Amino acid sequence: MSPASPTSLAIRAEDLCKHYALGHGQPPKKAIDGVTFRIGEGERVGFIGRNGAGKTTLLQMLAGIAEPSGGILHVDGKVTAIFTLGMGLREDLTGLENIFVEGELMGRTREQTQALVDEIVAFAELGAFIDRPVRTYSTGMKARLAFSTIVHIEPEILIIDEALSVGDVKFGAKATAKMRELTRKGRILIVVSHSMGAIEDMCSRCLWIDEGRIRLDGPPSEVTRAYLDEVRRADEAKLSERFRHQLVNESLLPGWSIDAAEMQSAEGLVVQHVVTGDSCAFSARVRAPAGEGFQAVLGLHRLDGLAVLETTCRFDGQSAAMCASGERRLHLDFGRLPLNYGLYKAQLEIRTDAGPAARRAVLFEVVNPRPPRGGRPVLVYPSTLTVTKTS
Ligand SMILES: Nc1ncnc2c1ncn2[C@@H]1O[C@H](COP(=O)(O)OP(=O)(O)OP(=O)(O)O)[C@@H](O)[C@H]1O
Repeated sequence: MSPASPTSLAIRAEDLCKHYALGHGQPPKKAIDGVTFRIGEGERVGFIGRNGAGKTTLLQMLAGIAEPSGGILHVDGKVTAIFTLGMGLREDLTGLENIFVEGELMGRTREQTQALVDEIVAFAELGAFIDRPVRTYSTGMKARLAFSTIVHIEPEILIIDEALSVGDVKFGAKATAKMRELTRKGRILIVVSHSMGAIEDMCSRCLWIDEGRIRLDGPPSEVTRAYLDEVRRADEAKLSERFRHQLVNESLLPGWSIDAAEMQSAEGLVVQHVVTGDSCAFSARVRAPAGEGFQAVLGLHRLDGLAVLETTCRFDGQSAAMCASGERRLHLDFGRLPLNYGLYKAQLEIRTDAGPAARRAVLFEVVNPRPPRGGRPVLVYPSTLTVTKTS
């Protein structure tokens, strides 16, 4: 089959806007707020961004479902958009009948579709179900039929919104390979996904949409990394706000304080996250009246309150470790910490014969060395833990 002139496929948007009137004298919602880009033949473009960033609105304009409020949009080529895989299927028709209906909708003759039927059915892995009404199919089967039909009929510009959950992992890989094949033939593919892994696997370019604007446009690996960094930073800010009360730094007796506290890697670098099972240490600078001894009690808690360990060291006021200024460095080596993933608090309390003299806590995160690909970071940690190393 040779679809019409795939050589001139292109999408060009200039200062494109979509505003929604909210009524009641409220300013309109700028779902898309002046975006400019060009997508050419053979490009596989992923759109990423937070919920409500404007991805679906942009796709709807490209698909001709939503009317732009301003700017220029030129789409050269026939767009096939899949917003919910399987939605367009006619429930009372069989799978086979649906293939022919879709073929007709995509401008193919019955003969052209007929030539593809065996391939479509085999790809969709539907077996004998192909002759049964679609209403008897599971959601996954409907999605596989819709996807298989559309990609085999070879749309010129294919737009898919979060539709990669077409089946299991094996089918996902097959679907990705098929879409690559399409773009090798010059077709354009546009995908919206919250799965960074899917975007990296499928796309040759990635646009990060943020509050209706293009924040970044470039190679998927770079754009998804920048996006995930930002998601992480925003989560950190939220978390540090939430756990602010945990970050104790108290001086309880005159002349006593903990001037710095940090978690360190085996190499002595300040760290805010520790890979589970790796060596780490707690390091702190304690200011005490010269010549006075104390007890340092270090407690480790998971942030849900679970006590993990408590260890006590005694510092003799007369020992050589005591310097004239009364300042000393404590270094408590945890060795290889067998902690599970999560957020933890290490709190140091300095005790004297007169009672607790100072307290200080740091938060740190134990992370998974091999996080699952895609999506948001599995774990996050508060940004207020930035501490500078002192000599
Ligand atoms: N019909 C509408 N009327 C008013 N506001 C709308 C309408 N459709 C979308 N919006 C708003 O426009 C903004 C962009 O929505 P859109 O659905 O395009 O975001 P998205 O990036 O696709 O989000 P998600 O990842 O959650 O699907 C949101 O703030 C949304 O509330």
